[in-house]
Amino acid sequence: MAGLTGHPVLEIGDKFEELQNNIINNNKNKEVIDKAGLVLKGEENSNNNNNNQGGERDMAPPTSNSLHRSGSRPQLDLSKAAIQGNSEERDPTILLPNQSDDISHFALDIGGSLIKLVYFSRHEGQSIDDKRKRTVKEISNGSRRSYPILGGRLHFVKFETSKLNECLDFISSKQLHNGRIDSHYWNSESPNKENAVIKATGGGAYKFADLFKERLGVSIDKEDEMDCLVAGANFLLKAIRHEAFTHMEGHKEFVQIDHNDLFPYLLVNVGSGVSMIKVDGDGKFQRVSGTNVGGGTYWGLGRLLTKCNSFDELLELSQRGDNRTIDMLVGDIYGGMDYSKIGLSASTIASSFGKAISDKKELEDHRPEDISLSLLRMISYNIGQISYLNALRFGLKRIFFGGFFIRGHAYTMDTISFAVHFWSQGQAQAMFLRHEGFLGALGAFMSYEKLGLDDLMVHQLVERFPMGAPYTGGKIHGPPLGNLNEKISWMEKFVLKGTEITAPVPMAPPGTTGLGGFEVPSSKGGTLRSDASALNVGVLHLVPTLEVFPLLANPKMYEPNTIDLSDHCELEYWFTVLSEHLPDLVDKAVASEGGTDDAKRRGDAFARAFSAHLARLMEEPAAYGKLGLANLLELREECLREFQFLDAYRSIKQRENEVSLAVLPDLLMELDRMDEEARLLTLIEGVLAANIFDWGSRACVDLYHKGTIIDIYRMSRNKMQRPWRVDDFDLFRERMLGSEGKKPRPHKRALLFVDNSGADVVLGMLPLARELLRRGTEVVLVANSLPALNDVTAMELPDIVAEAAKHCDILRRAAEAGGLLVDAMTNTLDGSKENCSSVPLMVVENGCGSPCIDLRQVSSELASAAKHADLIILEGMGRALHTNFNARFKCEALKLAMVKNQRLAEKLIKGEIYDCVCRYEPAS
Ligand SMILES: Nc1ncnc2c1ncn2[C@@H]1O[C@H](COP(=O)(O)OP(=O)(O)O)[C@@H](O)[C@H]1O
Ligand SMILES: CC(C)(COP(=O)(O)O)[C@@H](O)C(=O)NCCC(=O)O
Ligand SMILES: [Mn+2]
Repeated sequence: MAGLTGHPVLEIGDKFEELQNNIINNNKNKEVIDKAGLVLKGEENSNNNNNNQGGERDMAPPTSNSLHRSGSRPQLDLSKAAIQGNSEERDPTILLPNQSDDISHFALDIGGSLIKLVYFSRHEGQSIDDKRKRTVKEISNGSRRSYPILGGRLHFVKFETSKLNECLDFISSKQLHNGRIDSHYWNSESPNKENAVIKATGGGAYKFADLFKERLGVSIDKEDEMDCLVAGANFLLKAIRHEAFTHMEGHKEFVQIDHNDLFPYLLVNVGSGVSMIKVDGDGKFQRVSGTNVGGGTYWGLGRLLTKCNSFDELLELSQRGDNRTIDMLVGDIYGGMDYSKIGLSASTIASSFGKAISDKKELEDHRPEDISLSLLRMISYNIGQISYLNALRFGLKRIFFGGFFIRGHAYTMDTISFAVHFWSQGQAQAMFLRHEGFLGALGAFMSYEKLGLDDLMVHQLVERFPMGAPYTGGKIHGPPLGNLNEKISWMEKFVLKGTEITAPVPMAPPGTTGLGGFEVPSSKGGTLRSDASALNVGVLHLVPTLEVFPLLANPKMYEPNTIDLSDHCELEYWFTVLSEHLPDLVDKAVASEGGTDDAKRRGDAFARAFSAHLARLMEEPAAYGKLGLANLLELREECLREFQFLDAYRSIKQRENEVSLAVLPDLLMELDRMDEEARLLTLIEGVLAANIFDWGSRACVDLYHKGTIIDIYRMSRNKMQRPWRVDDFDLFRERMLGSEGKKPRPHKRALLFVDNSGADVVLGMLPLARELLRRGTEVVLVANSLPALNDVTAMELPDIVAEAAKHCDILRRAAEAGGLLVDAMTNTLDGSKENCSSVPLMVVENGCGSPCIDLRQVSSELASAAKHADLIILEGMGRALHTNFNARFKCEALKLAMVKNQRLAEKLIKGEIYDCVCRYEPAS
């Protein structure tokens, strides 16, 4: 081990080198080079060629994209329910033999202008060979929880009422009225078809009831429109974290609604007409006012005056309008002066369309743009003003605006906000809802009895923004194109047409004069956002199994993201990082699927889709809710899954696992030769050094292309000199080993949030886990439910642990005690199975498919494991820095990461790239 001055882990480096040389010198073993992945250069090729090697399947079983972020609680049929297995268990599995897998529901709100449809779809489940699930023993008190709950999603779709047939076609093509949505049921007859009843609200529920019976054979169960609006609004305000927002002078800000302080409020639904409802509680409300000057007025009058063909076209015109040519302003009357005594600026509209009387102009002499803007301002302002007066009547401070007239349109919202703010002198606040037009339909949907939807909590809902819908080309769309081929074809078609798939042009914030006046919107002359993207409504995944991580010190104050992307500079930087990383990611993704033409096509579509998301968010960062870096990183993973890249780094992970496992025994031997204190330091160093194997970091990927694993590992070790940039190691050592001869009690249970595959988990975290086990601490390895970059998943870990356990008694016994090794360990070192008293090593999934973790939404398995834990170790940049760096826990926490990004290093720890963080925090 020449020249490696006694630093134990560097000897491992030699071992690597030795292995590598042996292999390289031996032509017969050429294949092994590829398989073991010792040479990282040119790895795309080996990746391509090697994608489907058997070993890969062993190490990384195929995973499903629909594994965990799904699930729902539709009506359950509990008849003939029986406990499976041991009924003495605390939470035994319950079999529901009569529970149909494909219950689906949908509800309609058929308004004067638009039909809104909300439907539930079951997650298309796949059976997965999850060894962990079969073998792991229960974490809490020997019992294993079970959730006989189905996965599901809520979709939001709208159609023009005048095109009712499109809506009927949509329903029958999806077989929604038969309670079935899976394609293989398309032609099957539902037993209940004759008696099928669907919930609907809005006037069309009455008007079109016969047509529904005739065309679909279903009866309509009519729900009261006001009941539905209120139920929908209350649900959204309670269950969706980023539902309500303010919009003032072009600035959008999400409002955190306190569930206990929601009522009373004024709900203003601006549809064709306008309803104003004072809401005092669930089902407690009164319609206090309304106005017939609403969305229908704008669209109807606008169409007559401008000859526009669509609502969007009319709205788009307004963006280029100048209403001063047609509105009579205060300045027109006062000779260019303000009427400041009563607070009116010269630019305040004194009389909408007032100039048309004195002018000799005919309709044709006016620009349609100006007419549209004047009309929009007139109606929005009027609605804002009447709403305020009603809020004043009842002493209400908060006004929520819904209905599709709003259409997420910045200028409309600004005008309404302005009116409310101006007349209330800042006392009342206008807020808008992201699901603006779907309140009634959602309420109708919720009126299905025992659906369980209203029991769902914020943490059980995950909103996703799949691609497809924005590219269907029409103004009103169905949900995102379900069929992947269909989706890709659309994208290709657009590309062929030379239409760039970028987000539509932003609307510049309008300026105000400060007085009552309101300048024209500064126009960029662009088109309005395509309808679907302007909706800002995603697909709502209902996941009843998600829970708030119980060890968060203050869940209400918890904010996972460290990086605030509302800072535009920050946003631009991270967008560039992600865009630049895209080609490399696509290469890996395509290679992971065998590099076929189909994979290339999907890769291309993925790149376009993700770029479109980025462009969209760059324009309007709050389009999908409050945006943090973690959301962006998760969006990328979701987008990969959408294009069926289930594990882009599969072969890289497998190769790095193999290489690392090959040298693990030597590392363990070296560690065992050390005294406790040196060992603890070496272990922490080992975790930090091995965290460099991160395929999500641009800098690291560049490194991998320049050198072998050993080069990188060595470089990384050399950087390990203490003090680290954040260095609480002495505190941690004292807690672990004590001082002045006093031995502290060991931790009862440690949760180790692991990060990357390969060296990171095998040479970093596993040896640390082993040390804890040796000290009598139970260890729970917490890993991703779904793949993200090169992160190790909970499903892959048992095999890795089994492999490691072949060379280590401590790991073997602990893994056996934790139920990780049932059949895998027949050939152990000494074949002995006598020791079952060992503390267990377990694996749980975290409920995420992202390199970051939002501890407000973790798997129930993790939540249950956490109940007995007194130490949390968060590892890696995603889990310990981008998110959770500032999180406080009820138990001790150790945050370990290497900072693999220069800007983050400067910003977060005032340091340099490759600096390390070892932050130890006692229980708060
Ligand atoms: N694509 C569209 N087609 C027609 N109207 C639209 C469209 N997008 C937004 N709107 C506006 O939304 C209004 C309808 O809002 P909505 O909440 O659906 O009410 P309703 O239930 O009365 O149909 C229309 O009158 C129009 O002002
Ligand atoms: C995605 C990551 C958080 C993963 O890091 P890890 O958690 O594996 O340490 C990280 O690679 C990252 O922030 N990458 C983007 C920054 C960059 O390329 O520099
Ligand atoms: Mn990672």
